[in-house]
Amino acid sequence: MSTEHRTAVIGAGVMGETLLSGLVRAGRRVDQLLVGEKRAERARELEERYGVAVVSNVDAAARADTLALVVKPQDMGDVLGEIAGVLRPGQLVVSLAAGITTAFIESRVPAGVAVVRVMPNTPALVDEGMAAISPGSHCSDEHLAEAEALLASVGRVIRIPERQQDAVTAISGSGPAYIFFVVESMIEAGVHLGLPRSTSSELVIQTLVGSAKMLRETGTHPAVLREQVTSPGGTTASALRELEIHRVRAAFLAAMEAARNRSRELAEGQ
Ligand SMILES: NC(=O)C1=CN([C@@H]2O[C@H](COP(=O)(O)OP(=O)(O)OC[C@H]3O[C@@H](n4cnc5c(N)ncnc54)[C@H](OP(=O)(O)O)[C@@H]3O)[C@@H](O)[C@H]2O)C=CC1
Ligand SMILES: O=C(O)[C@@H]1CCC=N1
Repeated sequence: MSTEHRTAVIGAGVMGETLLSGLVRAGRRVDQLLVGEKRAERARELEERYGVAVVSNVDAAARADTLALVVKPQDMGDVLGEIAGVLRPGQLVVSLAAGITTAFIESRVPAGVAVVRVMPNTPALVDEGMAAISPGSHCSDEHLAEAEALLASVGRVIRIPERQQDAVTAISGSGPAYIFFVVESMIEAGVHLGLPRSTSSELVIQTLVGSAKMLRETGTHPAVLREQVTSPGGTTASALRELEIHRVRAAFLAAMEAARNRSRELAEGQ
């Protein structure tokens, strides 16, 4: 990518700021970054925090080579309507919104604008993001590689067919929330069992990090790793029996189906 390549982030909420901060950490020149943000107070905050120029969406779209759209799916139609007039062939639009299809974006932008759909996640804030990217119908290999590089600055990236995006949203997009929910529940359980909250937090967080590292570094199936912890007639077997009685496995399946279905609904509402 040339050093004179401008990237704009439109919609600097939780995910937009996560991406922006990652680009700054990865060494992108701040004079090559633009942010589209409508609230003056938020604009000042971002300018102070990152030293980036916060401009109107139209300005950002006109000046950038790559545009990351990180507004809510429900706002995507309005934002595309606002910027379509200044977009030009050769630009790259990367959408990070759940449910919004590349076909929808392509129908709202001039012909020749390349579109990539991405499902990122918030661990990008600590450069451990997981992003899945899918090209639109007029996207060159160079444009896809450019989108990949954008997301690779904050974690891992895989390429997937767009039809898998709703499922991916349910697994890795929303996934951190399920993990935090489990962590929160285990910490509370520790407190219930009489541990100080700080002790319980430290135990649970290190257990999570250690278990994640084992999964990655050993490549062993999680069921095998779980069996290794489960001594015959021991404590883990007693706990796991309760999780099965409370249908936790079925609850996870139902939860992720609900997330996948919601992603499809967001697509239908576009
Ligand atoms: N949070 C997450 O974990 C993930 C989110 N995503 C996707 O990222 C997108 C944003 O989600 P999230 O960051 O959680 O939501 P937020 O509500 O935190 O961020 C959305 C941002 O867009 C701004 N915005 C709204 N309308 C406009 C506009 N017309 N021009 C410029 N900015 C605008 C909002 O500003 P204001 O508050 O002033 O309205 C807000 O700052 C969604 O599409 C979501 O599907 C994808 C994967 C993970
Ligand atoms: O909850 C949401 O809709 C967004 C998409 C994936 C994670 N957060």
